Amino acid sequence: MKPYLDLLPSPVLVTDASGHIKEANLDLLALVGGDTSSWAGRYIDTLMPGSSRIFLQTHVWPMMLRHRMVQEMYLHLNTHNQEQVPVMVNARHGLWNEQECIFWVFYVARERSRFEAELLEARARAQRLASELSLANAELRTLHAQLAQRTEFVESQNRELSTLSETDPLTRLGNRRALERAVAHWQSQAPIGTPAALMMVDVDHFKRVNDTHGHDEGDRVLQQLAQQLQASRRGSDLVVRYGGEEFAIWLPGATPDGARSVATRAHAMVKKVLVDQKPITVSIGVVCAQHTLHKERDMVFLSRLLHQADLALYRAKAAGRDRTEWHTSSVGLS
Ligand SMILES: Nc1nc2c(ncn2[C@@H]2O[C@H](COP(=O)(O)OP(=O)(O)OP(=O)(O)O)[C@@H](O)[C@H]2O)c(=O)[nH]1
Repeated sequence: MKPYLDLLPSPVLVTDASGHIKEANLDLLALVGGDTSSWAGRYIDTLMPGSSRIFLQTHVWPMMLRHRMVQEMYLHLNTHNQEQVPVMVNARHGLWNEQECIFWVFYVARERSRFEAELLEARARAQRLASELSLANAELRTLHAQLAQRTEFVESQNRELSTLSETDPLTRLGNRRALERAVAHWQSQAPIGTPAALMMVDVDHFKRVNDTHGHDEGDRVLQQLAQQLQASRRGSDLVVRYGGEEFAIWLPGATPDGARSVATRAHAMVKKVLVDQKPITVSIGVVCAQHTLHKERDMVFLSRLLHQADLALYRAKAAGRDRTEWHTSSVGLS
């Protein structure tokens, strides 16, 4: 039967049931060297290095005893040129010349081992890259959080600055810039034809308060006047300290009647502020307007309102103070 063994395209070995070599085909001899007679009678593990011998004893033989066959066992064979070649082994009990024996078929797995080593290396590399990537991601998230924090800080500083730049420190009312912003906003939002009014409110004989009672008392009066003017406005109106002892009230959407009642209320409210038991009075100049302007004329619109409200205020002063005068024609461009 030996010629048949030589025809098989893999190294093949035949041992007796306890592992002593009986036959080896040409492929096996080409691998391990020698001829059949030089191997005959030797124990199978003499073909293998130490580690494979241990594996053979502890794993392969117990499996053979239990199942009478093994499949895909991974061993090494010593080659004729002192190398150790990795092999896969299938083995099975059978009859050889009517005697119980074991057929061992080896499959040389050099390439497979190389692929496995390469795969392991590639997997280790991928794991290294993944952990580097996750570190970089964590760093990126930290930087992102820091950036968001700083942006929020800068934005809140900007908001604070912008509020401060539009606030009068003495009365905590808005200032001229706040008025400009409110009017520009109204012009960009309100439909054409919407009415509005602007009032200039000037304290009467305020210089006397300062001269008689001192600047601090003057400041206190200005603060109280600011509160009373705030109390006389409607919800959508804006009271600002325009400068010195002059206030402005912007009344978006106000008709002449609406503006009149605000002015009347303002005259009454400011009289609650007393100096030497005497009520403070104000003079008021009012101009009514309609939204007919194109946006590029914003500043002209407000300048004209201010100018005409000032003219009316001047007339109120000239006519004896503590009164409201109106600018006769409404402001607007068609
Ligand atoms: N205490 C105080 N006084 C101010 C402030 N700003 C302006 N004044 C004073 O306001 C006074 C304004 O005086 P005038 O412009 O002569 O006007 P007036 O005395 O109110 O007289 P009429 O407007 O004509 O009724 C001046 O004495 C300014 O010094 C301020 O912030 N605090």
